[in-house]
Amino acid sequence: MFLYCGIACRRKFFWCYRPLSTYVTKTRYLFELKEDDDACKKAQQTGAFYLFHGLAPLLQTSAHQYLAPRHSLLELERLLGKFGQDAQRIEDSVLIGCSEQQEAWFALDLGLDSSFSISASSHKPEMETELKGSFIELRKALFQLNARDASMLSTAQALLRWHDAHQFCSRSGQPTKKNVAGSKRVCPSNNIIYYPQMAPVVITLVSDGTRCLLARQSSFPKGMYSALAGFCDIGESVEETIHREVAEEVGLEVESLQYCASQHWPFPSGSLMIACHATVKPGQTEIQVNLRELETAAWFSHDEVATALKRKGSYTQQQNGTFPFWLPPKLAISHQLIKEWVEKQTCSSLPA
Ligand SMILES: NC(=O)C1=CN([C@@H]2O[C@H](COP(=O)(O)OP(=O)(O)OC[C@H]3O[C@@H](n4cnc5c(N)ncnc54)[C@H](O)[C@@H]3O)[C@@H](O)[C@H]2O)C=CC1
Ligand SMILES: [Mg+2]
Repeated sequence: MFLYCGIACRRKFFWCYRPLSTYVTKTRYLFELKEDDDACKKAQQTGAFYLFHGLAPLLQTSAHQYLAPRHSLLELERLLGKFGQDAQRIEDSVLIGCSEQQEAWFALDLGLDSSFSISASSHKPEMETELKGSFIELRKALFQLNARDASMLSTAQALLRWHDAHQFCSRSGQPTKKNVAGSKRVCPSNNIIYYPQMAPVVITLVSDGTRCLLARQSSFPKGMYSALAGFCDIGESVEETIHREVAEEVGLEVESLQYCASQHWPFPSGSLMIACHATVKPGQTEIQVNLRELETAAWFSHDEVATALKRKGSYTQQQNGTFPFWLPPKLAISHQLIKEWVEKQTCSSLPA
């Protein structure tokens, strides 16, 4: 879809016309909805709503996958009416995206209520029956969602959680008020604006040239190893966090690093995962695991990692009581980081 739009050209300040791509049109539309409360309210009339209860998304099962249904405003009003809730609850919804046809998408938590009414949290089983789905913890469902639903629900959950936790101004103690889109909250008594926050986290795959270093925390599912991860401390650059985390967790000094990709991650409460490859000097590879942070860490060969990446299915205990070595699923950025390392190693070992 191409639209023609006036664009003010900086130097001569005349209007020129060029087609805007669907992506640009969509981005500008979302920007307008965040800035203009009336436009956003209007967009709710034709929009669609993802539903949550106590931060668990409403999901339906289809062929071993979960699907996230969307509901129209009319359907939502009918549902709220049926369970004795005020249609004003819709004001608690947050904008999370839109379709290419500019259908705005919102998320609403039926179990969290900005007016702290407990009536909102009852009726969960009845709502599930009515909605022909279940409210399932995102941690349990994330890897059985398609990439788009996973991304939408992750964004929605992080934003709903942020609003729930920022109901009051930390300076005046007064209730804060969200804008219609939910892109900010304002304290009416002092006009302080609060914006949703996320925590930057680095995730680093350390290599010594032929092997890569993987670790596990005791909270990980049995047998699963991942790259080293850590929150950025205040005042640190991404590079400094990587050097510190690798030193802190496995006692090694990083020699060089290279950016790979980034990902929004909804856990523990909305992180920006920044994934990098790092190398250590070949002679300096002796790991000293920090047991306060990790259960264990070890070097793995290319073949071991390549085999684990191909492994599919569930990971049941073996006869000797151990669990097979496996890696995070595709949707996690650690998977992408490890896969990229395996591919690079494969290319560099090919004869020239
Ligand atoms: N998407 C992916 O592929 C992966 C994501 N992760 C995520 O990375 C996150 C960080 O990894 P960890 O090794 O646990 O970090 P970490 O090595 O920094 O240790 C966690 C500790 O850092 C402290 N901390 C500092 N700032 C924090 C903040 N803003 N929020 C929470 N705790 C903070 C707490 O004491 C916490 O116990 C995990 O929560 C996990 O969700 C981890 C591995 C893979
Ligand atoms: Mg860590």
